[in-house]
Amino acid sequence: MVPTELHFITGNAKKLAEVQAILSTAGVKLTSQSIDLPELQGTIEEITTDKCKRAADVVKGPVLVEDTCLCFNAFNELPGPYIKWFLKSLGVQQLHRLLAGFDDKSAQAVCTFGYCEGPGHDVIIFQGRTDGKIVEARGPTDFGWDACFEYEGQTYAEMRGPEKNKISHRGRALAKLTEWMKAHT
Ligand SMILES: O=P(O)(O)OP(=O)(O)OP(=O)(O)OC[C@H]1O[C@@H](n2cnc3c(O)ncnc32)[C@H](O)[C@@H]1O
Ligand SMILES: [Mg+2]
Repeated sequence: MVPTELHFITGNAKKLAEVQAILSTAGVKLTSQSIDLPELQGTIEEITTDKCKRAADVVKGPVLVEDTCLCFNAFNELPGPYIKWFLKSLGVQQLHRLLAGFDDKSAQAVCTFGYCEGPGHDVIIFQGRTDGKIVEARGPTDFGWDACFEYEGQTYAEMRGPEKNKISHRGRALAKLTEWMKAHT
């Protein structure tokens, strides 16, 4: 059954704020809960599916989770789902140096939502991707790797108001999620 209200499980306040902003324009009601769920290693889809099942087991009801990846094309998609730990160790100011020995600075921001009706149910995946490149940090550094991901001349961090959400990996994934909700009501 397709939900009329979504319960988003995340430990990341900035992520939550973007999801709230995007879904409010789509007229979707959102509740949230901050739980830092353990994350499996594996493909993007496997990680999101496993995370979503864990969330459904903890909450014992319908849940929405999300996993964000930053994939360097020169690294054949890594760091991907492990970007959080690279960012934690290097900081956003140093991240571009990982690609110092490579001509190809292109990257993809990938956002994968998982929805599960409850324990024992299948997980449905909604994914959005945005192509960009890795640059020296520009703009505010208060959200993840926003300052070093450039899209059409601007880093995500330099974008104002709703600009990022219109073209972002997260915005694109949520467009698919809301389409699915509309198509099934
Ligand atoms: O509880 P969850 O939802 O898992 O929140 P998290 O912070 O652990 O997030 P992820 O596991 O998806 O790890 C993604 C990493 O990328 C960062 N991140 C997520 N979305 C981002 C965005 O839109 N722009 C820049 N950095 C982002 C985030 O801060 C993490 O360091
Ligand atoms: Mg996480």
